Amino acid sequence: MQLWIDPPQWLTLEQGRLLWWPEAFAAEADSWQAQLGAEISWQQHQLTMFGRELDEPRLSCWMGDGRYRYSGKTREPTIWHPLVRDIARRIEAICEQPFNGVLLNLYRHGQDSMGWHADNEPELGVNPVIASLSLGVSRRFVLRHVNGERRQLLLTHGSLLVMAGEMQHHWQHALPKMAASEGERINLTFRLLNKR
Ligand SMILES: O=C(O)CCC(=O)C(=O)O
Ligand SMILES: [Fe+2]
Repeated sequence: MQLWIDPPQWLTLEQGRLLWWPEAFAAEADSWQAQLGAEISWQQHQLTMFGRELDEPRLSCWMGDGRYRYSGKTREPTIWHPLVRDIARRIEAICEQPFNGVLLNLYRHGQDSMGWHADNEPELGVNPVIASLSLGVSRRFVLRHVNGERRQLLLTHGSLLVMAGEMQHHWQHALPKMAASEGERINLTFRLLNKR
């Protein structure tokens, strides 16, 4: 029996703010993972690298009120899944701000990954709040400041990580491959896009 639930904590970073809450959705995580794994229409998208089209090393689904442009591609939204909408409401209450879109990622195994990037698309506004829910196997999340400073977190089942403040201007983040990692991880990153 778990007697102590870790509270949310703000991690102080050079030019950025991170809210880290490992136990945020510990109670719901198993059922959310099972339902989203089965019911989301996971898609294989392509990325352009050196002029060639390659499969992204993960499956994904963009869901929300409008289309999303990133990495030079435009993604049309799928309609809100009722569970994802409920999760969005819960996370909005924690973050005290609305979200109108979510990128869902499915990392099928340790060879799936996401490369270095900042979530700095213009429609996210100047200092976006991006809330990231992790379900499934734990994966390493790495951060690097433009000055070379590095941080890392192990994103565990049911955890919530919120990036805020000036983070996206000064830091990049990535989800590296983990050779020893087996099993699936689902990640939901909630975003607020400006309407055009
Ligand atoms: O899977 C993760 O934790 C990172 C996802 C991410 O950075 C993104 O969707 O922009
Ligand atoms: Fe990101």
